[in-house]
Amino acid sequence: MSNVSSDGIPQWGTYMREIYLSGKGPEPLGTVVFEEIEKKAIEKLKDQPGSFLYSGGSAGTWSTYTGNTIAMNKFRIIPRMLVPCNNRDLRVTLFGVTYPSPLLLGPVGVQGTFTAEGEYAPAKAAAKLGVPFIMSSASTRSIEQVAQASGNGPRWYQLYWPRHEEVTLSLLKRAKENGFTGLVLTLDTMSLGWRPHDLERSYLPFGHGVGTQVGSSDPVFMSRLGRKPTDDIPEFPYDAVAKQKLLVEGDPAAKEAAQLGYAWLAEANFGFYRSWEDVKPVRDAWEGPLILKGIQHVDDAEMAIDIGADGIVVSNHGGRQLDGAIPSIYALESIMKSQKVRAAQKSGKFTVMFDSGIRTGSDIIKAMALGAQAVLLGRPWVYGAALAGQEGVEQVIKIILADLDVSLAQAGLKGVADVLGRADQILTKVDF
Ligand SMILES: Cc1cc2nc3c(=O)[nH]c(=O)nc-3n(C[C@H](O)[C@H](O)[C@H](O)COP(=O)(O)O)c2cc1C
Ligand SMILES: O=C(O)C(=O)c1ccccc1
Repeated sequence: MSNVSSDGIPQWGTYMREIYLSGKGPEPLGTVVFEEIEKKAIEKLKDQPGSFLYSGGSAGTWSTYTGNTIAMNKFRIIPRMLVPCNNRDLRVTLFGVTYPSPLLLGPVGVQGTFTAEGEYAPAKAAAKLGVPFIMSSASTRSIEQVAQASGNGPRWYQLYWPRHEEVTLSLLKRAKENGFTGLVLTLDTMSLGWRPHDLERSYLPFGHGVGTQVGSSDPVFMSRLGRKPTDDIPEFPYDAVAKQKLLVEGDPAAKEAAQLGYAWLAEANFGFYRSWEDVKPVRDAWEGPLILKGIQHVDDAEMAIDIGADGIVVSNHGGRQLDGAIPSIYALESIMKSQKVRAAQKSGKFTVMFDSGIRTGSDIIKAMALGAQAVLLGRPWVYGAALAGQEGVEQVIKIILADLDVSLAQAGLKGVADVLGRADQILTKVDF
């Protein structure tokens, strides 16, 4: 963002002025509305059967997905007038690093199924705007390739927990050497959730070697299979139907891809459940901040503190794992009632983050008022990437941060520091 206030604070809201002045509306997506971006992504991906339903889809009846939004809308902001809130400051400090806003791009797997740019799209967009990018273990690009695309951009690594310690250590070493500063350990995906749309289509990219590139580029994982690491990336567009046909027909290349894919899934522990005890070796192996993602119960938030984690992401995986799970924003509300969590947060030793259902600037205000120091974004930037690669992701980031900036002003809030943990002052709950 080129516009900064005289005291050096980025002014995201100037993006609104830019759009008006351009006379062309918002580019490249042509809209600033999440639902419209989603509709366009559905249209764009319709020649790749199953692709949209994988990236946009949810578990079971989608009750958790829809519940995230319904619950978010129960919270309402009570605006204050005549507050001189010029030059809103959106900056936050997480684990000792100051970022331009409380927004991060959440980890998303198999991006090569919806954009030719794969994980380079969010890595570059995030780097350009100073937003941290969290790279998924199920990426279609290697750790080194993503680091290169991200350049000097802030980046964290999300771990799907390898079965063998030597593989974990290899991944953590690569992540550290390649400038990933935070480690996000996802706890809610020890196996895939019950996803009817993917089941109907037998849509499982890993079975076709898509989303296995962190593994196939790893020397330790590959040597366990008696193979050499490779930098190969999957072709785009990804035709799940054609690949599945080849596989069923016994095509040797398809069979080889499937073997590798299933080996990576097995290594990443899909179908194997861990306990709190197992977190300790990961804690010991990673010097930087360790963040546990997928926390919904207050007791688990407290366990995270006891185990020595530096933070949590209160998340239900955007409704993709347990259908019928509590809306994530209600989980945040209840977790922040814990004295222990509040005290740990206040001491500066424990960071609470939130995701699942963030769509607008007001949603960020609500999550922060309830006590989240930062939020992760999922579907909105995924659709931006599907539609226009890096530029699409950039536009989605600018939309939500401009909306946040403008909405803070509308509410009479001078910046995000004015919001954090002040739900009592700022929010009410409606019952319609
Ligand atoms: C297509 C897709 C793939 C995802 N892959 C991962 C993943 O590999 N690791 C992970 O921890 N979370 C993954 N997530 C969950 C997101 O990190 C995030 O928790 C969720 O999307 C937030 O909800 P939202 O989409 O409503 O913003 C994925 C989400 C989507 C939509
Ligand atoms: O689809 C997902 O939500 C997800 O987390 C995932 C899991 C395994 C591989 C890729 C993505």
